[in-house]
Amino acid sequence: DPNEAIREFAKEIDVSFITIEEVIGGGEFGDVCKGKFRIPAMNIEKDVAIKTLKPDGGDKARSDMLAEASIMGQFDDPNIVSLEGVVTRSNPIMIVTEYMRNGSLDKFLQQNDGMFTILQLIGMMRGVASGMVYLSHISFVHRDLAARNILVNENLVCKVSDFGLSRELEMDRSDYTTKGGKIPVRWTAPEAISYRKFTSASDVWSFGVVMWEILTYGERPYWNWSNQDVIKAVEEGFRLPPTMNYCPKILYQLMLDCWRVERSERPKFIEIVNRLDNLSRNPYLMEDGIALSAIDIDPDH
Ligand SMILES: NC(=O)c1cccc(Nc2nccc(Nc3c(Cl)ccc4c3OCO4)n2)c1
Repeated sequence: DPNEAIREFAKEIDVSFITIEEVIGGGEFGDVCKGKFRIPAMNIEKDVAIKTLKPDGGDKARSDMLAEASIMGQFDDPNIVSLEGVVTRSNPIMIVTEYMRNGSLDKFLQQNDGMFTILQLIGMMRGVASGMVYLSHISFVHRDLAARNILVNENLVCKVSDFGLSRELEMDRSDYTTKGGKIPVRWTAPEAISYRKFTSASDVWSFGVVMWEILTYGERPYWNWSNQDVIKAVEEGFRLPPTMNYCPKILYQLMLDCWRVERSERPKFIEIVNRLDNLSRNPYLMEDGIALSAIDIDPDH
């Protein structure tokens, strides 16, 4: 029962402690705003993000929002967007979280094309992977890991977000098929598309696509191909190509490992974190790169 879960996992905030300053995003069911959360006991005020549900949002939208908050309230990791609490005893109901100043990773990269060093990009990947180590460790499968669902704070720290059951319609609907529910085809492992086998290994596949999104500064995976063409191409062994004009071979191999057909052969998130840390400590390992044309690595060997 979402009402019971919300009481167990989310602190009720008195709306008088919340000040909404500006709308920063919006979906069909409500807005995301920037605001302040005043904590009288500590005489402090902190920047927060506030998701509101339109008063006429309906019961399902309300229970979905409460479910999202109770899911977030169960997590405690530096790379998962943290919940401050909820406002449920007045309208509109609200989810209040830490404020991620740079917004969603896909838009942030698109707005800062070419601006970061490879080590900064690896740091972003590492943050996402670290959040996913935590989620996979508690056996929570995200099912929609994508740059649009990663948020970035003022220190370039990337955190996993969007635990909404109902996908926010502000996203591009074409990212999700209608066949058998809303599956983000370009980010989803073949076994999850074919027979809905969603596991942490299918989240690893999605993470490989997030790596590609980061290295391309937010390019659309598989460009303007149709969802059906993506499914067919991947089934036939096609994989997203090396990025930039000179992609470190060792990074591209990590992406290919995330996209292995046999999910048991994909790296676990802890291995991904270790491999990214190794690259950050030994940048010379990235001197051997692939020119965009020479795609000579078989994804399964
Ligand atoms: N266009 C934008 O949404 C935006 C722009 C700039 C900064 C942020 N920042 C930002 N920071 C934290 C959270 C969110 N969005 C969000 C999510 Cl994803 C789920 C639940 C929830 C949220 O806020 C309160 O409750 N956003 C969001």
